[in-house]
Amino acid sequence: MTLTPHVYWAQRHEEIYLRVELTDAQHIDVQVHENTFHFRAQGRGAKGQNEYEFSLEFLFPVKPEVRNKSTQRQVNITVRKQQRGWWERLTVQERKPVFLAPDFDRWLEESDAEMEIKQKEEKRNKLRAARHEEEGFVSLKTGFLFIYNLVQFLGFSWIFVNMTVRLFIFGQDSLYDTFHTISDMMFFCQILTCVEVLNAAFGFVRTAVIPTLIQVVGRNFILFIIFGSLEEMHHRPVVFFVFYLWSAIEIFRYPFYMLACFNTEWKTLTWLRYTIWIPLYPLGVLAEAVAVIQSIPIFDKTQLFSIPLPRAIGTSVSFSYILHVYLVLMFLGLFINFRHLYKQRKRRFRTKNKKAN
Ligand SMILES: CCCCCCCCCCCCC[C@@H](O)CC(=O)SCCNC(=O)CCNC(=O)[C@H](O)C(C)(C)COP(=O)(O)OP(=O)(O)OC[C@H]1O[C@@H](n2cnc3c(N)ncnc32)[C@H](O)[C@@H]1OP(=O)(O)O
Repeated sequence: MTLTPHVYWAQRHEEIYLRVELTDAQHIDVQVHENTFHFRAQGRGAKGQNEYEFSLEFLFPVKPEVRNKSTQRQVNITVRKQQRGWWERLTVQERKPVFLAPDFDRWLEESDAEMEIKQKEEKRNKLRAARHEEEGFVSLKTGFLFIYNLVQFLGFSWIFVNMTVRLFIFGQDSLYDTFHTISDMMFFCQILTCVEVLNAAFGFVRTAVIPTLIQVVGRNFILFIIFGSLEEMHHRPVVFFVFYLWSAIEIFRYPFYMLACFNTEWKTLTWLRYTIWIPLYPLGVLAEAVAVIQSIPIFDKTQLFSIPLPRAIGTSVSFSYILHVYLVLMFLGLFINFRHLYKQRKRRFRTKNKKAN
């Protein structure tokens, strides 16, 4: 004899939910055609372990595709209505079958169901608006970063090309007037690099703040304090070496970032960005250290930036003492940034290798 399970139902404007009270249901067979629905399965119901089945003649036609999900305690079935709307009852027959009852866990009156739809719609709209806002922010950020990188690339390329051409034309003589020909552009580009510290601090780019700060403060110290404030330094060849080494890395770094803005890369450029700092960074720090050492006697002589002490002591502390401390800091900075760049290089090539495998 076939038995009928307890069935609970509820509806929304687009769906019918049926909950069949069968434990450990197996061999579930659900058939739907127009408005007829048939269910058969084996499981433990009110009459123990058995085969259970039931049929329903829905009030209106439903879609043939049916979703059913069986849990340890019940089988949940979702049937989609052919036409959206609220049914006054589930079946064609006005008298409801005895095995059928409302599912009060999911039961909603029509007005509540409409409210639910409205709430879902509002939630969807809010999510859509948030996504639009986020997309707008991302494209604004990408545009900003791209323009920033482009400006820096153009600036440093101008510096690098100009110095190279002058070196070829004027030979050694070009080493002595680098400051006069290049410094304006270098001031512009280096002031602009402060943006990189803000980018890192506000999480605009995935990079650490300290290495960026060391880089920006380190270079600007050399540019503005050592070269900018001492006319005696302007004609020294060391300016050429410092500027050339700085710009040599940037003509690869900024185009690399420009491509990164669009999640693109050019393998050779990536390799250059993450490799040529290995010789350039120590050479750059060495050139900067030479500049600092050359400036010490000038600061001692001119007493520029010397710190006056109280009258009782009667003298002042020369800026050159600070420069001695700075020389130590430079090598500490070199160590921190070298380690940072080494990690970035390893991370970059490890992720790439993983992607390739
Ligand atoms: C606290 C104050 C202390 C003061 C101490 C003073 C001590 C001074 C010592 C100073 C020594 C400095 C010497 C130096 O001046 C000498 C030279 O420069 S010589 C020339 C050679 N130099 C170099 O090679 C260094 C070049 N500079 C850099 O590489 C960076 O400035 C550095 C911060 C060092 C490292 O860069 P970063 O951490 O950003 O690494 P990544 O390039 O791998 O970037 C990480 C991810 O962020 C994305 N990103 C970064 N910036 C941008 C951008 N502008 N636009 C778009 N995207 C960007 C990048 O794509 C990476 O993304 P992903 O992770 O997805 O790959």
